[in-house]
Amino acid sequence: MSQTKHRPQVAIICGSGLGMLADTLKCQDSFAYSDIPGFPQSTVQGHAGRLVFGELKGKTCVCMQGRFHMYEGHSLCKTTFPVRVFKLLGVDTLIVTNAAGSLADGLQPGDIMVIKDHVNFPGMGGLNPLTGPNDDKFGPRFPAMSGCYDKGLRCVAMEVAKQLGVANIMQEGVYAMVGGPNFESIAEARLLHRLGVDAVALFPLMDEIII
Ligand SMILES: O=P(O)(O)O[C@@H]1C[C@H](O)[C@@H](CO)O1
Ligand code: HPA
Repeated sequence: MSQTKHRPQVAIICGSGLGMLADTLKCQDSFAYSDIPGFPQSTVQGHAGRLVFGELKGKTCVCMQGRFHMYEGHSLCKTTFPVRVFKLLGVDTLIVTNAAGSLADGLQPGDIMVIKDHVNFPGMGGLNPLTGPNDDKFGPRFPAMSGCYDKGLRCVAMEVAKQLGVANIMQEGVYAMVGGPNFESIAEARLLHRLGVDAVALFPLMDEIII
């Protein structure tokens, strides 16, 4: 942290095709993941692999231009390592974005879903970034997931969507994570839909479990 004066309050993880958000930060300090000790390398198209510090609408932020997925061969310890770093830097708000597949009738390509809850299939099978000795710096041994997606921030997101005139393409929903890298079969998509899942993606949501 000697190479940037920024001390972020907000961390934003930019998923596939969303990395351009980081380019809008003012007074940027940008670092390649390859130059950051402990950071894996992004191998997925659309994931630039840069950590960008700067100001966004008056807030000091740090943006990940690209993330790490277990399907790339990274351990969950590695994929969630940046979130632990953000926590130690004093970040108190994490915004996670990623591409996903829609299972809900009203959720069309290009729409935005604000996650209100998740189904962590890999986690239910024991694949969890919190496995192993608990480090109390990051939270309790048995963290509740009931408050994982802050209601206040969700309300802000929906309100801003109204102000920007894009409320018609935004809705809340339940998200499921699967392992990938293959997409779901038709039968799997039908099963997830029957279970009340609105969108599905390949693994990204382990970050919320950490912070
Ligand atoms: O993290 P991103 O936005 O890439 O998440 C999903 C999962 C895969 O990486 C990709 C598949 O299209 O999008
Ligand atoms: N399924 C799973 N993950 C995805 C999809 C999908 O259809 N689209 C983007 N990520």
